[in-house]
Amino acid sequence: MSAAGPLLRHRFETLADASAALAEAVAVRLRACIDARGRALLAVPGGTTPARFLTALGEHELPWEKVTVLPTDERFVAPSDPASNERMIRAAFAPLRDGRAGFVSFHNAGDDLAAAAASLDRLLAGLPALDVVVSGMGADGHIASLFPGDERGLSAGPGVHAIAASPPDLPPRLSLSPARLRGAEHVCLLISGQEKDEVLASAVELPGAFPVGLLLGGPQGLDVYWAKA
Ligand SMILES: O=C1O[C@H](COP(=O)(O)O)[C@@H](O)[C@H](O)[C@H]1O
Repeated sequence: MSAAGPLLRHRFETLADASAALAEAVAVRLRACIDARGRALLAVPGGTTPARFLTALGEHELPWEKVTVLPTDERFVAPSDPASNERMIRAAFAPLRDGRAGFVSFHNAGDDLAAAAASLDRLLAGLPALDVVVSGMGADGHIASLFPGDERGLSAGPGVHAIAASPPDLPPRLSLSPARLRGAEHVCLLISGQEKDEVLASAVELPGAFPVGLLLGGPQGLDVYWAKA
């Protein structure tokens, strides 16, 4: 078993500062992947936190045509729905708006959730390991669409790439699996606010208690970008 990598906490006053610093770090990683392998595969979160990071990342000078982006998870809604993560990512990230970067859409997987997850699983199985994962985290400690209490999704084994999730009171979701998230070469977490800071601290104490604990203890470590507000 390989030793756990470091948990590095980068702390900022504002989300703008955290986003700019994370964008710089991710751009450096992507460039190194492109130099080494000629391409890079990047997963980015949805929700409300990452838009500034995505905009800042898109301003970096990179051969974006060698980068493929995918969401860490997607709400099972129409691509035009305001809740769609893809919709937000495309709006915030210039290399996707202008067609330079590639994108793996989770919206093409079909109308039935279980069948869509199976189809997405096959698609992801054909992709190499992710080079960089940027995850968000909800105040309940969920990452991607792996929610507390989703025992099946949280305990999915290494051969599983995509998860169908039906969190209570929310639209169904499609998510990258724990193995896909943890298998990335570099893993970052972008969060803001006191509440999420405390949830992360609890997860460090009790890794099994929160889905975000899945990102702790991997050999690559975890880089946390936290903003006070
Ligand atoms: O539903 C989701 O929530 C998390 C956290 O979102 P935020 O709005 O609290 O930043 C996000 O990382 C995930 O991708 C998204 O689908």
